[in-house]
Amino acid sequence: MAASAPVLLRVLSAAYGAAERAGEIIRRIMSEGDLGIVEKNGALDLQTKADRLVQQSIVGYLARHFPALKVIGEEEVEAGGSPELLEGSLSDEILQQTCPEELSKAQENELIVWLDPLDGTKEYTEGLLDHVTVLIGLAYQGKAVAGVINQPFYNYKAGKGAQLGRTVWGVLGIGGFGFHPAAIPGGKCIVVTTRSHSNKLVNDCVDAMMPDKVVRVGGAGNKVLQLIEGQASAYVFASPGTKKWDTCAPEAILHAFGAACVEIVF
Ligand SMILES: O=P(O)(O)O[C@H]1[C@H](O)[C@@H](O)[C@H](OP(=O)(O)O)[C@@H](O)[C@H]1O
Ligand SMILES: [Mg+2]
Ligand SMILES: [Mg+2]
Ligand SMILES: [Mg+2]
Repeated sequence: MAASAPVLLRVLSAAYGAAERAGEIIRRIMSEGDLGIVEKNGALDLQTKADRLVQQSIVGYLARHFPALKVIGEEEVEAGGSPELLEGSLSDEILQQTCPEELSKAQENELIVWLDPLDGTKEYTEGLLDHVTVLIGLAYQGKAVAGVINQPFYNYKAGKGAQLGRTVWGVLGIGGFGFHPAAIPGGKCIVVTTRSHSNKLVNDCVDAMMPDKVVRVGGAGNKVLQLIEGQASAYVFASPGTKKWDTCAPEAILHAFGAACVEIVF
C-alpha cells in the first residue's frame, strides 16, 4: 500500500477495495438462494448471512492492514472469517489524491470507521435489490470526513449480462466521485423518506415540505444516492432510528459533494 500517502487516504483506499469485495459477496449469497435470515429485534430488524460475512470480511481486512484503527460495525459477529473473505484490492485513484492538510495529520488510532456491512437488509430479503448498499464511513475528531458506498445491484434492472454494481466515494475538501450528479428537473420538490418506519411526526415533517412527490424507499445509503443523482430534493426522516453506521459514509460524501446534512434535535 503506497506508504507515502496520508493514512486517511490509505484507509479509504483499502475501504474502497473491501467494499467492492463486499458487493461480490452480497451478490453471490443472493444467487445461492439461502440468505440465512435471523430476526434481531423484531421483524423490521433482520440480519442475513451476507450482513455477517461482509462485516467479518471488512473488519478482518482492515484489521490486517491497520491494526490501530477502530472499526464499529452494526453486526455482532465473530472477527475473522475464512481467508478468502479477507481479500480486497486498493483504489489507486484515492491514493493519488492530494489530501487536505487538516486530514493529512490524522493518525491511524485517531480515525474511527463506522461500518454498515449491508444497509437495507429488509429490502435485500424482499428482493428490492437496488435499495441495498455497503456503507464504510471514516470519522475524525467526531466528524464524518470520508466515505465509501458500494451498491452491489446497481444497474440490475438492465437485464441479464448487465455490468452490476458500483462504488462511490468522497473526502471533505477533495470531492465526491463515482456517481452521476443531477438536479431535480423543473425545480420540483421531491422528498425521499422511509418505507418501513413511518409515523405521524415523520409524515407531518414530510408534508410540511409541501412536496410535489414523495418517494418511499429503504436504505439510508440508497436515499442519499437518490439525492445526489437528482431523484430527490431532500431526504426527510424526523425520527430516531438511523445509526452512525447508516449515516457516516453518506454524510461525508454529501458534504464532500457540496450538499448539506441537517439534523432535528428532539
Ligand atoms: O442496515 P439496516 O439495518 O438495513 O439499516 C436500516 C436503518 O437502520 C433504518 O433506519 C432504515 O430505515 P428507513 O428505511 O425507515 O429509513 C433502513 O432502511 C435501513 O437503512
Ligand atoms: Mg440492520
Ligand atoms: Mg443500515
Ligand atoms: Mg445494516
